[in-house]
Amino acid sequence: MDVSEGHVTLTVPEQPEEGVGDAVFFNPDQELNRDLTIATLRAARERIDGLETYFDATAASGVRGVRAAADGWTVECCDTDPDAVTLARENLARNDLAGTVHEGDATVRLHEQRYDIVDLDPFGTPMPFVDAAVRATDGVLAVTATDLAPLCGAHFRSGVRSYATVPRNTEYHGEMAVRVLIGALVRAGARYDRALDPLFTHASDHYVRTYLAVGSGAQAADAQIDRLGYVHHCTDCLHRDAERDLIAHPPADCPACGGSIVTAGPIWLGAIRDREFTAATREHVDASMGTADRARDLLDRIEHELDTPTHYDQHRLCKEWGRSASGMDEFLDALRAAGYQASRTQYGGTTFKTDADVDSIRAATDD
Ligand SMILES: C[S@@+](CC[C@H](N)C(=O)[O-])C[C@H]1O[C@@H](n2cnc3c(N)ncnc32)[C@H](O)[C@@H]1O
Repeated sequence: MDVSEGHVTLTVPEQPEEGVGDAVFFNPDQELNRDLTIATLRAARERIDGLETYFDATAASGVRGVRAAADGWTVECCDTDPDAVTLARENLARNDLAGTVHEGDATVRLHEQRYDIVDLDPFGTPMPFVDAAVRATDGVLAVTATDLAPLCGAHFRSGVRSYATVPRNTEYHGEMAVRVLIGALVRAGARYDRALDPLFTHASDHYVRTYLAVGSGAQAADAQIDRLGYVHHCTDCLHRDAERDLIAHPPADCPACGGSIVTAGPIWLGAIRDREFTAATREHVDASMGTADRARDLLDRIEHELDTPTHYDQHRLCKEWGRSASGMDEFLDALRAAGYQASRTQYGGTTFKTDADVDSIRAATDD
């Protein structure tokens, strides 16, 4: 069947209704991810001089590479599946676009060739590709992870294995996934004296997508490592503390209620996006994009999100306190009136970030 995205039209196979079949993969639900990729690449080209080459490491139908080529990038695609390679070549040709499509393992290619942008969009965890990828670019590394259950600690052992950290299954699971993934990428970069710094990150539907500027030097890598640390989370009253350190020092009991503490980490505690870059990316969303409205709303929300490493859900807190919930604007205004910072988040309509602790939130919003 034919699919049009941005300025290109591609042939993609009908997908199996359930599970993974033999057809070359194409997920129409990831159009938002792909639209944001194009907008982010445009913002990156503005931010970093001399970016030209784009490597679509796990290309499938080639949709990312084809869209990037249509946007002026010098594109190489790669896939281990010969049918995907044939289809990606056909899709480039169909749109009169130049581009090379390699058949084989992307990690081999990444050990041989450098690119300004490396895009990893595999099935599940991207970690098997990451060591090769961070060494192959000093531009931008773009990464999708679809294994949310391991990342957020719901599949604990799998998360520990893939990301060499301790993820915890909390009510801020989307943000846990974001911070586990960025933390693992930053540590992978640091092994090669590379400093990975998030330009833009979103958790949408059932995946996390992050774009990281890749800098070089041991000191710069150390500075990123210093933004890792731990979250100590009370399973009783939902109090949490973030601790920026190489070693965790969890309290024996919750300092707020004396309840039980679980610790997640090391995870990324820094900002998950660069505000100016995110605003610039929004300006590069255009009318050719099928998800333009959703993309702009998301970018706006993420630009203004506070940088606290966890968030709350108003409904969850109100349930805990035996109180009925109020409108989000009213709730956030009450926090601000009490002198705290407060913002909505990308993780859900009733979620918010604040520098107030749980007791202070309760006091500030109790009417
Ligand atoms: C999730 S699909 C890619 C989707 C595509 N990026 C898109 O936006 O529609 C993952 C692809 O990675 C390919 N793949 C798996 N292992 C690979 C490897 N080691 N090197 C290159 N491609 C690989 C698979 O054959 C599959 O086509």
